[in-house]
Amino acid sequence: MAPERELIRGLHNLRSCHRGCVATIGSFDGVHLGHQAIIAQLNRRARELGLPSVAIIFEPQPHEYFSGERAPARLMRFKEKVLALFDAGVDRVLCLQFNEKLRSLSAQGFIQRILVDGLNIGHLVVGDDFRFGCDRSGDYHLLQRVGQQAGFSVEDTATVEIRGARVSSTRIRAALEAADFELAETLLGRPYRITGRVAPGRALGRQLGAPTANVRLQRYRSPLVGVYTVRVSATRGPQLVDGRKAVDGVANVGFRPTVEGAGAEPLLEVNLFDFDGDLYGRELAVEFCHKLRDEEKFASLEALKARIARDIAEAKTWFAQNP
Ligand SMILES: Cc1cc2nc3c(=O)[nH]c(=O)nc-3n(C[C@H](O)[C@H](O)[C@H](O)COP(=O)(O)O)c2cc1C
Ligand SMILES: Nc1ncnc2c1ncn2[C@@H]1O[C@H](COP(=O)(O)OP(=O)(O)O)[C@@H](O)[C@H]1O
Repeated sequence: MAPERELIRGLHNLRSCHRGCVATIGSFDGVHLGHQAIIAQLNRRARELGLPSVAIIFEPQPHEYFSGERAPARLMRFKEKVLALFDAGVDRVLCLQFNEKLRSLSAQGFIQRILVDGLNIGHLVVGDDFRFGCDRSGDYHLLQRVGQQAGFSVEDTATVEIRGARVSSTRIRAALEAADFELAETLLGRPYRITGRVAPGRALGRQLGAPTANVRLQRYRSPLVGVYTVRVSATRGPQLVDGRKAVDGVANVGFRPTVEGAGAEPLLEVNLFDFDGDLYGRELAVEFCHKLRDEEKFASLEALKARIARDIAEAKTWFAQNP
């Protein structure tokens, strides 16, 4: 019997029942086809050994810890990532806070504290370029050497290549920034989407002729900024429109410079076509199809309103041509 899916936040929440497992470690931003190959291998081993599978991830992602504001955009927020890892079949996610204490842990210390004392792993699966520990000093060979003494085995996974290049979060980010949603989907193994709960805004949308369901992107920087055609569905609960899996719409992702000052939080706002219901509190999945334009600062609300009307018309034309 597979154990219940479980998110464990921090080493201090590990219990004796978590000891004994097959693990992998990484950032897993995007849970793309390369990550999915690692997880498939992880789950094969977990079944063979009769142990649960665990993905060890970090928050913030190490990249973000080191680069701060200059860190690259995230493909997924924390919660989206955890759900995608569960979807890919891992039994447990152990999320470690990436801070100075973790950063300064030596590679040996990392293995001892987390893999041995914390999880007592039986087997570890890592990507082909995996590095860890202070100054990235730990690698596959060190893991193998220490594993032999500590009683766990280690294997690495082959690089997944598509269209002549390695699948990577960086490549997907670049595809999204270039609005190449077809390439992003090919590398992710599913369409690129943002999911989240609809929150109240300033109720300006209706005045602008387009009510918008708002999903907060929190502190995360999105790889998308601009106006897009989208397909929207509910991730749980009843369908948005009876008998239809998804509803067409138009979305703005960004900072709304016309109505907000500097430092506004990034927001995803969606106007659903031929829809007139209440979406507050619902969990939406917004799948991006096509970019219409960049976000602009308009001289007046009237100008913004006129432009949004044109966006909606252009989006409808796009959907008519791309059913
Ligand atoms: C299709 C669409 C395009 C938009 N484009 C822009 C834009 O280029 N510049 C901008 O400042 N805001 C843009 N917005 C955001 C509006 O400013 C925002 O929807 C409005 O402030 C409503 O906010 P509210 O949800 O808080 O009521 C756009 C919104 C939509 C739906
Ligand atoms: N066609 C539609 N597209 C998006 N939201 C809609 C639509 N029709 C009604 N709504 C509702 O209106 C809300 C958005 O209205 P809006 O005036 O933009 O207010 P707010 O600023 O609170 O988002 C949505 O959260 C949703 O509940």
